[in-house]
Amino acid sequence: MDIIFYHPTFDTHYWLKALSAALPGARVREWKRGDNQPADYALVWHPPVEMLQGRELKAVFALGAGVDSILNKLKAHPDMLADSIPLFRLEDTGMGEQMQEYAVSQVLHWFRRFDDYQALKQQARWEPLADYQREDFTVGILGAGVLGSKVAEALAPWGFPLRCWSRTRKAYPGVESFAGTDELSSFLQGTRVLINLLPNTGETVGIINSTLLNQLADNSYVMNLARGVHLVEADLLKALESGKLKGAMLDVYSKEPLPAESPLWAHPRVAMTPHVAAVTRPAEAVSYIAHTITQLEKGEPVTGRVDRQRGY
Ligand SMILES: NC(=O)C1=CN([C@@H]2O[C@H](COP(=O)(O)OP(=O)(O)OC[C@H]3O[C@@H](n4cnc5c(N)ncnc54)[C@H](OP(=O)(O)O)[C@@H]3O)[C@@H](O)[C@H]2O)C=CC1
Ligand SMILES: O=CC(=O)O
Repeated sequence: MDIIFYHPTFDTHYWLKALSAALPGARVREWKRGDNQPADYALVWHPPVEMLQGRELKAVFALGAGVDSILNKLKAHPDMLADSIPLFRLEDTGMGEQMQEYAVSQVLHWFRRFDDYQALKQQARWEPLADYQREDFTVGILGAGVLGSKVAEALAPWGFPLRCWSRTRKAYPGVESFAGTDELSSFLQGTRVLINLLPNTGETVGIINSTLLNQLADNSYVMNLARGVHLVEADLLKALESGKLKGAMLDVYSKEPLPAESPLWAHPRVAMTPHVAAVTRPAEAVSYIAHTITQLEKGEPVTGRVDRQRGY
């Protein structure tokens, strides 16, 4: 079996070694421009079109959870990957735990008013503030898939009212499920902390805009952990200025790296990280991909296949 690997920034040497160890007998090589030799599987992130074009592959694995960059490239180059070739993505592989850490720590940060105390510290003001109550701190998670469900699971023991919004109805313990466009408004009403973990699809681009933000509870908070294109940054700034929103924690941006001139950098109520909410953990990812390839070779059922029509 031949496997080709391409990632613009990962430690390729590590991956080739780990994949070879996990799949004894497989020939694993780094794909470089001009390599037209046959391959059975391709492992990729932001692949050049010519890496995949015209190949008869058994499957392609995205080296992350989101497949928007591959699907967007496919829109521009429909012949890059035949419809019959399955595309897989990483399901969790350690990203769930990272999202849990990120979301729980930030919800608690807002709940305990550390943002307010930080602002008071800047003014050298000693001023105990009223506690927030859990019942006024409903957390709503947009997207209730692999990562959204993990975040809900980690927040549950903290006692905040929890709700999620997805395409199809969920039955997660202690989480009120809202499904489909018809139930989006009910989901938003009363939501105090909005956490976004949707995939980037035609239906979700720009979803966090003024119309959505205005339906949240007053003094609410937004955490965008999914993709920058979900959030209309100008609308976020407007909602912060109007007082509708109290704060935002952003990991992803409409343009990455975020340009120096973006007003987000200097905004006192916007906290930021540079797209690191959950990174691909190589050991877990290798083990997941090797397991899936082994199952595919045996003709056994696998998970993680992307529905290209649905876009995630
Ligand atoms: N910032 C970072 O570091 C990282 C960001 N990400 C982002 O997180 C995203 C989510 O990952 P993951 O949880 O694994 O993805 P999943 O595919 O497992 O979950 C997606 C969820 O979104 C829901 N959804 C999709 N489209 C709609 C829609 N139109 N209306 C309502 N709900 C919808 C799905 O509903 P249903 O369940 O009904 O299908 C599902 O619950 C990734 O696509 C990626 O962009 C991922 C990793 C790291
Ligand atoms: O943003 C990262 C991903 O894995 O998707």
